[in-house]
Amino acid sequence: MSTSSTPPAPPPSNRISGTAISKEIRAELAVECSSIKSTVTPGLAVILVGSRPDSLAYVRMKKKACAEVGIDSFGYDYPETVTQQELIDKVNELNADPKVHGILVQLPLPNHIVENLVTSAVHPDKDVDGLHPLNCAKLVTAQTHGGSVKMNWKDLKSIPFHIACTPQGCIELLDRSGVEIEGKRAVVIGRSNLVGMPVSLLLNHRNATITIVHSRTIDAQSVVRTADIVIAAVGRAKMVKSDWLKEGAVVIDVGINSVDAPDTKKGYRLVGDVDFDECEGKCEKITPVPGGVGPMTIAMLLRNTVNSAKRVCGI
Ligand SMILES: Nc1nc(=O)c2c([nH]1)NC[C@@H]1CN(c3ccc(C(=O)N[C@@H](CCC(=O)O)C(=O)O)cc3)C=[N+]21
Repeated sequence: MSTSSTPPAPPPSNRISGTAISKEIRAELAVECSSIKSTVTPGLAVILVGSRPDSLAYVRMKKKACAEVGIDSFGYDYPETVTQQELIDKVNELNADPKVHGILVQLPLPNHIVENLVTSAVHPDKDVDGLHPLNCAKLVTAQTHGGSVKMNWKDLKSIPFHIACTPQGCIELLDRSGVEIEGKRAVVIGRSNLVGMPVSLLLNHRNATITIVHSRTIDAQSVVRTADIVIAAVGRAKMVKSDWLKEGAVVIDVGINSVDAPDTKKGYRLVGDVDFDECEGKCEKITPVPGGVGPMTIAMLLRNTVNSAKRVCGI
């Protein structure tokens, strides 16, 4: 009898890999781009103001991802001192440019510029960020252009208006990891226009029962404990602890908080809104940071851009 024992198999991972899932989606989009290339090459315009290191890094990642799947990207970089009118003029020019199917204004903008006025200048059909008030409104009312077309919320890429990328990425992570949403109790932590509010609407369209907790909620912890699905989108490092969770909850961590880490090359480390090490053992599934929602945000931006190009061409 052999005494050499094979090492025990590692426990099955309960991590949802946004890195892997976004790769899968980018591969699908590459196939799609190549199948439409005789008709159209999707184009994304990216407006960057100033030189915040995080914005520079995100814009670089977005352009690289575009190149990989076969989307043309056009960069427009402005100094911190650019006027609001100059940006709006550029947006209007891009609205009229047939090579451009998506326009992204990298946020945040400097304080002297009213962000809303710039993002509202983007034509709703080219608003691949899903931030234009018309697209936000359609997410609430689920109406299309004057018609009463039935929406298929199980297939977000079929929805005929642009939905914000990070919320869309959260749902896609759940779907592609086999998590049932219908009938579940979902608690969303945070109520921002960028994530908390739109992701709540999407979960509602998918027939979850939603609760939003926010800074004025009394006893957030006991509300979160009722959740089958938790979406954490507040921007507070490691706020959600394991005793906030019901055993077997599914956790999507949208937070990207940078915390000092003098021992690392960069001097900082990214952590989520969830205390991952503490919570991992208690969850049915959980997304890590980095490698969770972040890469999905970019994948959904690419998908919105491809959809935009296809719609222009009627395909
Ligand atoms: N108009 C606009 N649209 C946006 O979608 C937008 C924006 N402005 N401003 C900033 C935020 C942030 N954002 C991220 C995109 C990708 C990652 C991402 O891929 N993160 C990786 C790694 C990041 C790293 O290592 O630095 C991850 O989480 O694994 C994160 C964050 C898009 N944003």
